[in-house]
Amino acid sequence: MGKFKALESAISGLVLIEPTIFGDERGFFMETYSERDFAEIGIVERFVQDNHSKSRKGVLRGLHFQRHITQGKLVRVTAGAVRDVAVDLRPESETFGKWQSFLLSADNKNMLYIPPRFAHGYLTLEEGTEFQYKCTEFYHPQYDCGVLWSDADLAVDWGVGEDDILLSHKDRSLPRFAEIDWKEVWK
Ligand SMILES: Cc1cn([C@H]2C[C@H](O)[C@@H](COP(=O)(O)OP(=O)(O)O[C@H]3O[C@H](C)C(=O)[C@H](O)[C@H]3O)O2)c(=O)[nH]c1=O
Repeated sequence: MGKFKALESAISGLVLIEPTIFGDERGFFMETYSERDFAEIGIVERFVQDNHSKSRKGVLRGLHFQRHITQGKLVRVTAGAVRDVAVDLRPESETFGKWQSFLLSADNKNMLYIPPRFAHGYLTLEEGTEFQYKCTEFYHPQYDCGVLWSDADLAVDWGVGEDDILLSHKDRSLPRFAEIDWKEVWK
């Protein structure tokens, strides 16, 4: 039995992962990735790049994806908390256009594996939230894409309104779901 437990999600391929936490009077220890133990829960992808971002409370980063050279992501929170959102953008999927949100925090230490051809974003719930993740493909700025966080067709429930969030200029100008050719972007 490996040190990671895969929890159910409503969208195939999207895996919420509960790591084993070893606590003692000093604090805690956890393995955050293991090629062997991840294979046991069906995640065999190779990760080639690690990212780390820190945000103020109320920052919304997303909904992003990399077209053409698609990225899978293994995400977790190491300070604070986020509402993490993944959107299935696989045209052949029965959950195409469907989203699911997860509370990821430094307290619950849960991780989420988001397969390629998903959009990903998160809303920070605490000041100084730190977000770390592994990617299955390198960043290619020319393929950096996204879909508007507030798109009416996706209807993601972020739990906040536009006045309560801090978005980058780039994220404010992302296209709507209906404006994107979802077969073309993955070619
Ligand atoms: C993503 C990325 C960005 N950068 C540079 C490009 C910009 O100069 C700067 C900030 O980039 P950006 O504003 O796109 O960062 P986020 O808004 O956090 O983007 C991420 O947010 C959501 C939640 C994601 O899932 C993606 O990984 C990613 O799109 O870092 C790099 O050098 N390498 C990278 O892999």
